[in-house]
Amino acid sequence: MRVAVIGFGAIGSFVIEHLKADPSIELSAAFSLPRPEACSVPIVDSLGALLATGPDLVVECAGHGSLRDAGEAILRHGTDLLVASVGALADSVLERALRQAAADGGGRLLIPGGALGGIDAVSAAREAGLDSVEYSGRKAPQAWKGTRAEQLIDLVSVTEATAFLECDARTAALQFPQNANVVAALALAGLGFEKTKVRLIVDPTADGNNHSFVVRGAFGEISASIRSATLPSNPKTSVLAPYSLIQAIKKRAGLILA
Ligand SMILES: NC(=O)C1=CN([C@@H]2O[C@H](COP(=O)(O)OP(=O)(O)OC[C@H]3O[C@@H](n4cnc5c(N)ncnc54)[C@H](OP(=O)(O)O)[C@@H]3O)[C@@H](O)[C@H]2O)C=CC1
Ligand SMILES: O=C([O-])CC(=O)C(=O)O
Repeated sequence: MRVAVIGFGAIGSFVIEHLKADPSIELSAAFSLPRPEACSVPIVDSLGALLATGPDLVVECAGHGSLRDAGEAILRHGTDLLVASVGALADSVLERALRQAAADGGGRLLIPGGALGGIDAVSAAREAGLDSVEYSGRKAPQAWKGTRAEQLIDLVSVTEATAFLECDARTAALQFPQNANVVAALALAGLGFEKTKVRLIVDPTADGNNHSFVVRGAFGEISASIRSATLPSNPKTSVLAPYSLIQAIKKRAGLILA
């Protein structure tokens, strides 16, 4: 299977490094702004050049803006697209455009759990009917640096775990494009953007990134909690996030079934 990657930051470089030695996967090209100095995969300068390498799958790991810029063209081209920046779909205009492009072009929009595990159980439970979905994200102050959290709480003087935002999943995903993509994945698997309740927490004692959720419905209750180490090059991003993409790529290539 030929795979092309958009983005060469913490996730993109990790995915490329992990997959480059896998003989069943050919990394056809990488496109990144800014252009990386060194990459083990051929670097291209445009989306057109990326698609010209004939990938079976494009993996986006470059942020909400990149999905807005490139998503529709990839799906209309008939190429499958695996997205890290799931939160961009909280923009309902973009979500509609991508769904339409997939329907017209034949490319499939693939949404991984990312840093959040267990959403396969949520989407299974959805078939039985869900009553409520509540999510909490707890990260260290450095993970919230440079985000809207700085306008909501003083990250420097906080001494204990403190919730600084309670809102619906749409608001969280749009306001925190680098930290709340998992919320969008949960919303899409479960009760949707409006009915998924979100609490964001800064915790100076946090050991890694912590995600937990409780889902209730006719089936019973799911309660999940994940603590992931962060990527050295980006303290906002869990190590589990690139591994989730790697697993989805291998599944798509037929290398693993579960
Ligand atoms: N689903 C999930 O669980 C998670 C999803 N994410 C999503 O994945 C994205 C990437 O995460 P991460 O690798 O940690 O972030 P990084 O900031 O480390 O890397 C993103 C890279 O993409 C580059 N870039 C920005 N815009 C474009 C564009 N239009 N086209 C190509 N490249 C571009 C950035 O350049 P520059 O630095 O110059 O902007 C940067 O090098 C996040 O922005 C977030 O949306 C992240 C964590 C978890
Ligand atoms: O990597 C994580 O812990 C989750 C994250 O940043 C996101 O969902 O955007």
